[in-house]
Parts: sequence; structure tokens; C-alpha cells
Amino acid sequence: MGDDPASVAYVRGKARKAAEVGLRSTVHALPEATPQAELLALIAQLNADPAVHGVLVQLPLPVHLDPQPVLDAVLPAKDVDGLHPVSTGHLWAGQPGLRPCTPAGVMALLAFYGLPVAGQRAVIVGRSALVGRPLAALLLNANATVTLAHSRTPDLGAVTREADLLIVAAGRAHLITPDMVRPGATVIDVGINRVPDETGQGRLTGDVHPGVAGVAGALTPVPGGVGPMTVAQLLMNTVLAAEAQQAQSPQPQTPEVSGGLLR
Ligand SMILES: Nc1nc(=O)c2c([nH]1)NC[C@@H]1CN(c3ccc(C(=O)N[C@@H](CCC(=O)O)C(=O)O)cc3)C=[N+]21
Repeated sequence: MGDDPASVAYVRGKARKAAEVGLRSTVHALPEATPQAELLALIAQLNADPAVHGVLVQLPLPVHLDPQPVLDAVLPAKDVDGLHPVSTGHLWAGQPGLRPCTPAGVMALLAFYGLPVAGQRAVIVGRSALVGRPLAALLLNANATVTLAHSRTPDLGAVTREADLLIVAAGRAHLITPDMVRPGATVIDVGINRVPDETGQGRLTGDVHPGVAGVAGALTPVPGGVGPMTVAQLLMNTVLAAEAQQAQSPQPQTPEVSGGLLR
């Protein structure tokens, strides 16, 4: 089934396609003091450029910039980050559209390893716009029963112990300890925390305590887990956006993709 978006063949096909078309990227590294109007002008220029199929505004922005109007300025058809309100609306309405890269990467990872989602009790820890919220929608669309827990959830362990599928995106190193995990649960660690080490460089560690490996049925590593999936999904979104824009040219449209990975 080469055209099932949840299949490995489909993803391989997209990757081959990305290389074939010679996916190119340009980094516009602006001075920190760049005024909002100047950033908006650059986005408008990229929106209007038919050679550009995707635009990603790297977050976080400097404090003098208001992120929402900046994210809103990206043409929805080029919203490869999936953070535009149009993309958010499509996602929550269960309609096809571009999905945020980290949550979509988590779904792709579950599909690749054949881990069940439908009917599972999924608990997400963290309610960010980048991960927790969109992931809740993706899991709902995939027929999981979803709980969205966060820093103000009383007795977090009682909630996480209910999870067949526990996804942690809280941004707190080793927040989830072995006693908080149901034996055999699938645990996805989205956390990327830099903690001090001997080298003075700092080392990356997740939101999940390493001891959880002794309890969980499956556990994603940090680094080398969800992070690279995020990058892969960005390439995927860019190819999908380019295909949709080429099909619709000269009028860019939101891509018509559905099912599996992009649910
Ligand atoms: N508009 C926007 N969208 C984002 O998706 C976004 C963003 N801004 N700002 C920054 C965060 C962070 N993020 C990561 C993606 C991949 C890795 C990744 O691949 N990490 C490797 C390790 C990399 C290393 O060693 O430094 C890993 O986990 O194995 C990390 C971090 C996307 N973000």
C-alpha cells in the first residue's frame, strides 16, 4: 500500500522525491533588533515568491516581537511548521492540512513501530502550542482517548499511570520517574533539556528519567528519538506543500492530504 500515508513505503517515496527535486533551503538570519515590520516584509516577500514553497519562522522570537502576528503572516499554503491558525483549524476540525512537525513526527514514529493508537488511553504531559495541543488533536483524530495534563495537574503520577501511551513534552528534565509509568506502557519523550556535564558543553536529556526504561514497553531515546522525526516531518511538509502549490499554480492553496501521518 504505497499510498497509505502511514506506511513506510509512502515515507520512503516522499524522501526519494525530496532528493529528486533537490529540496533547497535558505536561512534568513536577521539581527536580533530587527523591527517587526521588517520581519513581516520579509515574510510577505517569501509568500509572494513562487520559487519558495515553505516558510518557517524559527522560535522563540526576541521579546520585542509579538510571535502570533508573525506566525499569522505566513501564507497558509506555505505553513510547513503547521502553526498558522488556518492549519490549527484544519487539525482540530479533523480536516486535511499541514500538521506541526513534532506532533506529526510522534505519529509517524508510532506508525513505523506498529504501536497501536486507536482505543488507547493516551496521556500527554505539556500543553504548548508547538507540541501538547496539536498532538492532542492528532491522537483524537486517530481515535485515542486523550488526557492533556500539565504543570498545574494535581497528582500527575495518578494521571500518567493511567496511560497506555504516555507522551511527555513538559520541558523539565527527568520529570517522569519509573513509579509514574504503567508497566508495559509506550513512552514518547519529547523533552530536550541541556544539563551540565563534565565537558562543560552540557548534555541533552529528556523529560523522562532513564529508569523508566525498566518499566515501559517501549521508550524513545533523547537524543536520537523525536528530534530527528521533527526534522523529517518538516521535509515531508515542504514536499507536500510544494506538490499542492505546483498542482494549484498560479494560486497557492492549502495542500489536500489526509489520513495516516497527516491525520
Ligand atoms: N518554528 C519552530 N518550529 C519548531 O519545530 C522549532 C522551533 N521553531 N524552534 C526550536 C524548536 C526545537 N526543535 C528541534 C527540532 C529537532 C531537534 C533535533 O533533531 N534534536 C536532536 C539532537 C540535536 C543536537 O544534538 O543538538 C535529537 O533530539 O536527537 C531538536 C530541536 C524544533 N523547534
